[in-house]
Amino acid sequence: EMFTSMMSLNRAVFAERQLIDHLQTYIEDEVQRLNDIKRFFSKVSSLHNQISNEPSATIANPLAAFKLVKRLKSEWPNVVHNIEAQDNINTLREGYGKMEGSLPRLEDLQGAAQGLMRLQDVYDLRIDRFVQGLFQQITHGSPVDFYNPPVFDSLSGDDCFFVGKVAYDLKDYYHSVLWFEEAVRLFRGTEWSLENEGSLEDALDHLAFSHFKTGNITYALSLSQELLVHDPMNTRIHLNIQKYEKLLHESSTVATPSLALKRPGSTYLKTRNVYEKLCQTKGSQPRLYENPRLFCDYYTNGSPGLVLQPMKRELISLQPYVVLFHDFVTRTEAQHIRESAAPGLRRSVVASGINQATAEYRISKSAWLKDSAHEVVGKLDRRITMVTGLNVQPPYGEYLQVVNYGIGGHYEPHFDHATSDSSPLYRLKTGNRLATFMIYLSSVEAGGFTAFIYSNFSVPATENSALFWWNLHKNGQGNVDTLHAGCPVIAGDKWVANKWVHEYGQEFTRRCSLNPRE
Ligand SMILES: O=C(O)CCC(=O)C(=O)O
Ligand SMILES: [Fe+2]
Repeated sequence: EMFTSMMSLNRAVFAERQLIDHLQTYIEDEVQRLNDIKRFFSKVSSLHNQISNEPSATIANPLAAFKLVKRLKSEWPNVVHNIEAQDNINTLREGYGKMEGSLPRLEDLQGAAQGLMRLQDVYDLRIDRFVQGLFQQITHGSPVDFYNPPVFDSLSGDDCFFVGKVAYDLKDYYHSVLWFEEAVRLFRGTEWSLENEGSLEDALDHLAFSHFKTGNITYALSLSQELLVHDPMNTRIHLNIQKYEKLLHESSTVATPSLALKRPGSTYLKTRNVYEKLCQTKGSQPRLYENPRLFCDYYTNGSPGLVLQPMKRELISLQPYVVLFHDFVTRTEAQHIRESAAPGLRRSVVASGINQATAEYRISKSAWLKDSAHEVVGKLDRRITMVTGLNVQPPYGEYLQVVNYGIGGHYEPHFDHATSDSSPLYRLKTGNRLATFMIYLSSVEAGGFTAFIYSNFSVPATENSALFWWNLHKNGQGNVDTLHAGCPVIAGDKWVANKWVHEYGQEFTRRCSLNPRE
């Protein structure tokens, strides 16, 4: 899987470079072949210029006569039945075939398309601007740049058609209408090219059907009529037109339903609005300035190891208790962790019943790092213990989980702790996940904040810092205020590392309580 992590996408760049080399060889061979054909053409046509003046005189020469017969019986067939073209294309196809393993699969393309739609939704981007390469939102009625990419790019009609098709195949007609509309608009102004998947007719056809599915029959009808101009013999379109006319005729007597397009529902519908707002705030936390009980300090936690160089602590929230430790790791340490994790990155999973499974709501790749992976891993364990006082040795702490996000990669609102007794998180037999210590191993160009939904704040991914919070109350109950999410990454390579600390093994450092309110 390629789209789920930036690491894998980087490899795709190298794969395409190799393909370019193959195509270049092909073009050179084909140019050579065509040049040869052109040479034969010039030879024969210039001969005929001479012959046409004096045909019988020319043929009277036995050499010329022989050559005419030979050309027709031997040279022409050799040219006409030449298989070099086939050989050349076969070589190109073989080269491509050998690389298939390192090329994206259909799931990658679909996943990448869904990533774009996720950015469109969560950041409320204007689709017409988005396909032009502008990341704009409408704020107070006027467009505002949400992000300015340093390297500009935009989408073609066929790119939009593909995204629309992914939505369409998922029966998500809200997005398919929007993307096919862009595709139609862009296809109208351009010639079809060889590499395209769709055409103007395809886009009109799919757009008409998407409109029909969302209840906009009038529009479906007029698009189908336009389509008929391009493809007058298409019986399916004739039938559709009849159907739409019939439906319109019938519905003129009943009330027309509301035609406002609605986004397809998600499992997190209840928190979606807050989540998206928090992702859009660019990580601002107004409460920080409003609440005098929030502060920054140099923190030693009474650890001798921190006396000479205390940790820079920023208290972000009291309820739940969330702190950010600035410069928790060095740049080099973060790099070592990323590099150690890279070869083992696999699609991230989530708890699903008693098992783990991949899910749309968590798009990233991750790897578990043991102490033995790199000396820095153990060093970080000891540093986490110094700053939190917690025992993080397995099985009281899980191995370090390193996560890398890809196109629109995200982790929708979730709890880190188990919320059901059958959760796979209990397999360590050391209780629930008491605390999360999450290190930002990279900065992110745009997007990718960590949002706390019920507490109403979001934290930008601050390179080398670490976010810490308690998932459980002192009485062992899960703290619902810790519901949090990783916002979709708009641009950049987001890496985080999670250290999850369990309940057992902390008996002397985190006081338990029987008080149901504690
Ligand atoms: O990436 C983030 O900001 C949050 C990640 C997270 O919550 C997790 O991995 O459990
Ligand atoms: Fe989490």
